[in-house]
Amino acid sequence: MGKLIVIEGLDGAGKNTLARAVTEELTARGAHVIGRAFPRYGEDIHADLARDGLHGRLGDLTESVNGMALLFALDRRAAADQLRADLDRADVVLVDRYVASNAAYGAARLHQDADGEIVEWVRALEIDRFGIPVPDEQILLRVPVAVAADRARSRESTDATRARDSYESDDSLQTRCGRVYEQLADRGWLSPWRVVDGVGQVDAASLVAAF
Ligand SMILES: Cc1cn([C@H]2C[C@H](O)[C@@H](COP(=O)(O)O)O2)c(=O)[nH]c1=O
Repeated sequence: MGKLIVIEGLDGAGKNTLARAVTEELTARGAHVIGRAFPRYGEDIHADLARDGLHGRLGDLTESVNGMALLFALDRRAAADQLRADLDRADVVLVDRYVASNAAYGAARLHQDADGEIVEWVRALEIDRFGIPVPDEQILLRVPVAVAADRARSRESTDATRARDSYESDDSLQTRCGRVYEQLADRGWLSPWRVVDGVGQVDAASLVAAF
């Protein structure tokens, strides 16, 4: 049975780059790693609807925090069997964004903290009700909002398919979201967390050594 390891952080934190470095490091050590990412745009109808929502195209549903969170959760529910199969054959399943994204962004949208009702609503829905696998460990890639926003902006300018969505372009939402992530990590929400400084080059070797 492999370990389910999740990378979380703000838009533009560098989760993708970290996932690649961790995968390379683990693979070099002989581990079988499977990489996954949520939302599964282009693969799951709920993920595609969530993207429409993020770009303001779902009207009232875009405005509904629970409605948007439900779409992201349904994407994960549809992936749960695949994730269990991945865990059966890999040493590590490394996931870029997972249940904590829903908790952190939902709470940020509602101006709640990690003790707010949406965080528990997400846990009860995704873990208890949908039976989505619980992570073994979560990594919070911490960067200041200004750094994350700069990175998201430059990604947008070099890649037209990466137009920033309504969450990414809202700096005050990102600030609140960063705070909720810190609280989730402090509380060990769903699993133990590790907080990694994402401003410079992350030392993937020492990160991996502790898995
Ligand atoms: C996976 C996931 C993402 N999100 C948010 C975070 C991002 O701002 C946005 C899209 O994610 P992405 O930019 O990583 O593709 O959706 C949630 O609110 N809940 C979730 O469950």
